[in-house]
Amino acid sequence: MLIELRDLHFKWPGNPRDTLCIPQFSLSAEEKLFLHGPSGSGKSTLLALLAGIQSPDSGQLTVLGQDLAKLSAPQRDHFRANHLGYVFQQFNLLPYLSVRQNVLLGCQFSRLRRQRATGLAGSPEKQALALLAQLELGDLADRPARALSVGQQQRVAVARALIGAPELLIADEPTSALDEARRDAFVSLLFACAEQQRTAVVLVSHDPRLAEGFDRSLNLSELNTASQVDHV
Ligand SMILES: Nc1ncnc2c1ncn2[C@@H]1O[C@H](COP(=O)(O)OP(=O)(O)OP(=O)(O)O)[C@@H](O)[C@H]1O
Repeated sequence: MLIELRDLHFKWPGNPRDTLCIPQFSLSAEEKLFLHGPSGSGKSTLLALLAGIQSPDSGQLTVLGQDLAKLSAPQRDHFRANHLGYVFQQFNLLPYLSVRQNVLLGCQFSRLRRQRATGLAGSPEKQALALLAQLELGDLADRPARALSVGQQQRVAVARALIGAPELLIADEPTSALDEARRDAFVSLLFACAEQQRTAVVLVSHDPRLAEGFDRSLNLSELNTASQVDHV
């Protein structure tokens, strides 16, 4: 299993109640999981825990057999850099760096990922260009990121998350700024790249139409026994 989670409890500081109580959850290597659920059901919180950005108050969370609670904060940062790619809702590119430099940032803090990129393509630079070509951005490698459209920037964020073949890609609402045709194309390109390098995908979205093509679709409010949904 890539991720194993058991009896997990998590409460944000200042919140009176648990945000997450999850009896059991697991994710297989290379699995593609579509995670949905009402606003406030804890999707982003769960992603932060899976990424080791937050730590559970109790329970067990192992990623690649490593109990994240046993790592210090710097060790968790290193673990994340080695094994995880992240695509945020706002894709957090550095606007004045070129597209290619933004992609290379994905393996800057991980020797392991630079080695894997070299194994796959000859060098990190070459893998950056190969990913950009695969994501239909080959002509834009030397443009500053700020000169790209929203859809193009989102694909650059995917290339940055996937460089060096991390075991897991986490994407939080990556398609919220795209129209329907672009959403579908984005997900197919993301899948093609992830499958090629055997990266598992956990993607959060409100849009149930995206669920097609995933191995599994999971409503977090059915899993989370603490579910306290914001009724808006
Ligand atoms: N940094 C934080 N500090 C305190 N409480 C937080 C923090 N982030 C989220 N919460 C609370 O945790 C609960 C779950 O929020 P979370 O963002 O994980 O839900 P979500 O399912 O991702 O929602 P949405 O679909 O609206 O993005 C909410 O009640 C929210 O107010």
